[in-house]
Formats: sequence, C-alpha cells, structure tokens
Amino acid sequence: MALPEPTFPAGEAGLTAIRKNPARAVAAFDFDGTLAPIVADPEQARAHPGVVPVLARLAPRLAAVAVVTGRPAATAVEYGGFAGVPGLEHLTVLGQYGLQRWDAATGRLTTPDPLPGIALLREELPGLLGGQAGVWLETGVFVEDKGHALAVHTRRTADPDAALAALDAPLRAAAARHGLAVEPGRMVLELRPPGMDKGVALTTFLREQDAASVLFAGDDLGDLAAYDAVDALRAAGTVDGLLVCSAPTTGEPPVRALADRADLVVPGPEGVVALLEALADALGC
Ligand SMILES: O=P(O)(O)OC[C@H]1O[C@H](O[C@H]2O[C@H](CO)[C@@H](O)[C@H](O)[C@H]2O)[C@H](O)[C@@H](O)[C@@H]1O
Repeated sequence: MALPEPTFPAGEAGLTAIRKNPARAVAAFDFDGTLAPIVADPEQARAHPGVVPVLARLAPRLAAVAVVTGRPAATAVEYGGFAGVPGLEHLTVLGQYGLQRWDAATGRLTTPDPLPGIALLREELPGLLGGQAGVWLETGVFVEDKGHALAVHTRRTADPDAALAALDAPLRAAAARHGLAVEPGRMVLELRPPGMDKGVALTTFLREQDAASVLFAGDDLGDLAAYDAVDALRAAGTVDGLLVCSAPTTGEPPVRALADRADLVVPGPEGVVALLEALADALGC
C-alpha cells in the first residue's frame, strides 16, 4: 500500500516531518481498538499479529515508540507481546492513562499507590450493580478491576448502549463520592484517578524525547485528550503531528469526535498495521 494523503494540511505537514527526520519522530498508539482488535472479553484482547513485526521494523529509525493506554502497563505489555523483542528496546508503555510507565530498555515498571477511593468503590460496586433492578451482573455487565481503576463493561449485555445509559448516573454519583474521574469509552464506563490523561502523558513524553514530530493513533473517547495535545503542540509550532483514527470494524460506528478530526481514518488495527508498513517502506526500514 502507498502512504495515504492526510485530509488536513496540518496532518500533511506532520507526515512530511516524520518522513524528513524520523530520528526526531515519536509514534504513539492507543492499545484496544487501535493495536488490538476489539473483543467481547477484555481479558482476551491481544495485539494484531502484524503489530510487533512492523513496530520492530520502525522503532530503530524513530526517536521512540509509545503505547498510551487505559490498560495497566503490565497488561498492555503482556497482551501486546512487547517484552524482549529485538528492535523494540526503546518501546515505552504509558499505562492507566499515564499513571504508570514501563520501559522495554530496563523492564522497569513505575506505578503510584492506588487512591483510597478505588478500594472504597471496589467494596461498594457489587451492591451498586446488584441494586440496579437486581440484575445487572446477570445480564452480562462485567467489572474489570485494574487495580488503580474499575471499569464497568456492557458489551456482553443484550443492549449495551441502554445498559450503559442506565448505569451512567449511579456510577457518576459513586465517582463523585470517592473523588474519582469518569472515563467513558466503547461500551464501558471507567472510574479512575483524576488529574492525568493521555494528553498530559503524551505531551510529557514528547518533551522528554525532544520530539519534532508525532504520529498518534487512537479509536476511543479516551484518546481525545491526546488529539487535543497534538493540536496544541501543532498550534504552538513546536511539534508537527499526524492524527490517525482507527475506525471500528465490528459494525459499531466510529467515534465521530475522533474521526472528524483525524488526518487519516483507517479500518481498525489491520488498517493501522497497513499504514505502518507503508510508512516503514517509505522510510526504507
Ligand atoms: O486506552 P485503550 O488501550 O484503548 O484502553 C481503553 C479500554 O479498553 C478496554 O476496553 C475496550 O476493549 C475491550 C476489549 O476489546 C472491549 O471489550 C471493550 O468494550 C472496550 O471498551 C479495556 O478493557 C479497558 O480497561 C480500557 O480502559
């Protein structure tokens, strides 16, 4: 595949900058829906088989490759198959929306202590979900305990959007009681620590790498903060950027707030891999 033309001039400038000076470019990716196909059970998600080979091709030519994810960093490393891969020595995973960090170079994971509000919510949640007409857990609502955050999934219910809408108010009230932020996503509402997001995480990482350009790819609402960060850096003239939207291939519509702003929209993780292969070809990797 040839490299596609970005929709917007800023994205064109971003792609040109990446191609001209890859040594100062960072490629950053969301995990679920972008590198890993969406599946019904979050524990079964795995990176698309083309991800590790193409990242290992690209990474040695770039300043850095980062995965910026809502997942715990260790989970993304495991499900991505990112550890011990030749070529991926400088991959960094910024997990839990940037609260955690794992560096392939050292294998070290840094993580803060979980907020006390998470432990309180953990105790309260079964009663709260059981209290919702007494049937939520039986209808397929699933709680993913991420240690620093609790995610309530509705993908496996008969009507995921209706289930999410019904749970919205009680979960937001619980988040407010425990000093937590609410992170909405694809058929999930996550309650997590406030004060960190993918935009802060990405901006900090780009500064650390002294990046002149960035490719950021995402698929969900949690990625909007990273889109905003890239837009702000482009507007300030400090970093050129290419925004990529990974559109669902599951039949659900793309997140419009991302797709409408993206310089490139590609079909799911398979499309992300094809784009990266085209970029690797163009860079002669
Ligand atoms: O920032 P991300 O890497 O995209 O993580 C965001 C959330 O993704 C996961 O949920 C999503 O993927 C699941 C597996 O494909 C899917 O079943 C679910 O409907 C999606 O919302 C993950 O389970 C969450 O912990 C992440 O916060």
